[in-house]
Amino acid sequence: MKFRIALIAHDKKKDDMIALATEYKAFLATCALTATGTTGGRLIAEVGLEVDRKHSGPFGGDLQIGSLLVEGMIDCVIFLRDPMTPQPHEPDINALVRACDVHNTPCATNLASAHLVLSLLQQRAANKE
Ligand SMILES: O=C(CO)COP(=O)(O)O
Repeated sequence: MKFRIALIAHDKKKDDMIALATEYKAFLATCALTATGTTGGRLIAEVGLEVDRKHSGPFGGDLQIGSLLVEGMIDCVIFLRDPMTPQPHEPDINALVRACDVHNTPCATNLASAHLVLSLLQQRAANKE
């Protein structure tokens, strides 16, 4: 089974997301990836991953990913949030994180938890090979 992973990063966390995706590139390349617009654009251009890009976060991208998740199409969310910068679409961000909690979907909102989640999924994928 291909893991279906959503990747999202706020602007000040995008460099962290690129470094994370580069580190896990071999594994992520085996997954079905979805991302918000700008994050997805950078993952494609700078890491070389295949990504289904949704709208940018402030234009509804978090909501699009939340909708997929509610429909059972997302197994895990890596959402590198910036807790220091107010976001115009804060309600959308909260809606996505809430949907993860409602549907018991893993949601890593910082780098440390993202590493834990990705290394575990990577290990599971390797064990199934
Ligand atoms: O704002 C975001 C998540 O809330 C991310 O959107 P972008 O990837 O388009 O910057």
